[in-house]
Amino acid sequence: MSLAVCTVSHTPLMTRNEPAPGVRDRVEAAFAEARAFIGDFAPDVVVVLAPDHYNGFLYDMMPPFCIGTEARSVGDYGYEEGPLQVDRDLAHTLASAALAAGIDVAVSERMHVDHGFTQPLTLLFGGIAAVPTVPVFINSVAEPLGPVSRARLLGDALGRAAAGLGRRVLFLGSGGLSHDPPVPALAGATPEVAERLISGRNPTREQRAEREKRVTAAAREFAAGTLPLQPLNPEWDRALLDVLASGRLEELDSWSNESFVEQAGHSSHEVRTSIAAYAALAATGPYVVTQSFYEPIPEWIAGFAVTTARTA
Ligand SMILES: O=C(O)CCC(=O)/C=C/C=C(\O)C(=O)O
Ligand SMILES: [Fe+2]
Repeated sequence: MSLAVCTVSHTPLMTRNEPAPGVRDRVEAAFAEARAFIGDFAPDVVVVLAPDHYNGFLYDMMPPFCIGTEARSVGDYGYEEGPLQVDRDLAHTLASAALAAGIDVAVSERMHVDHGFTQPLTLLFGGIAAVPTVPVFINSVAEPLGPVSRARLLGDALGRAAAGLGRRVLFLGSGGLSHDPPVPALAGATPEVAERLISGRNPTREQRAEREKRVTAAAREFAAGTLPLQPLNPEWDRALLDVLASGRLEELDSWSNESFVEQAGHSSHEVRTSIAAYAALAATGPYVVTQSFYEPIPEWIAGFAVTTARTA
């Protein structure tokens, strides 16, 4: 077994808002089970597939995909700031393989990443630089987005390349299922917000704190039913998890971008990271899902899943 998969939802609200009694314990148990799976698999390197939330990737240059040959966390939502332990050679190898397969990935020699990368690295490995990684950015937030099939094909290309390395590679997908947290959009933005989305890198500590406070407050109101964000959609989430477990990933190609937004909210596009992770594993043959935890958690604005899978 040279490849394995772990996918986890992320939510910056996990450290800010308390969910209903029992939820946090169940989520922590799910992470403990995933850590045990990863411990057994003992990866040599972890390919982290994650989106960004206008911290590292802005509209001054917004690629659909980017592989970091070096990467640094911006330190949002209280997660560690500083360098990840990037396997440069493997990052170059995977970027070349994706390009050779016809997937137009960008490459960054100085990628900036946010909680999308740092939260799963922290919860699963204990720190942002605890394991050798290849960070792969999958745009899931900044419209326009390509079709979902492109994320599947990216995963397929990365999986084929990784399988030939003679190393144990974990594909770690980071991103929620149905959810529509208050992430700003360029369409209809005020000039001030538009400027921030185009080139608002490195906000001041006060600006970042203000933003994080706003998102935290919105989640509390959403959970209390006083803020009409798009509802979570457990039915959609379970259907998606079923497709991932079935191995019939091509079925997702017919899910239009509009249907994601209508049924599961704008940020449901973050499941592109899970689709890519599963496609990487599928590239080496049939697989089995060994863990599939799911709960809708309104206090975190998250259809929240933790899954693991290995070669059958
Ligand atoms: O610029 C902002 O205000 C961004 C808000 C933000 O970062 C929200 C993030 C939410 C998630 O990552 C999520 O629920 O997936
Ligand atoms: Fe997110």
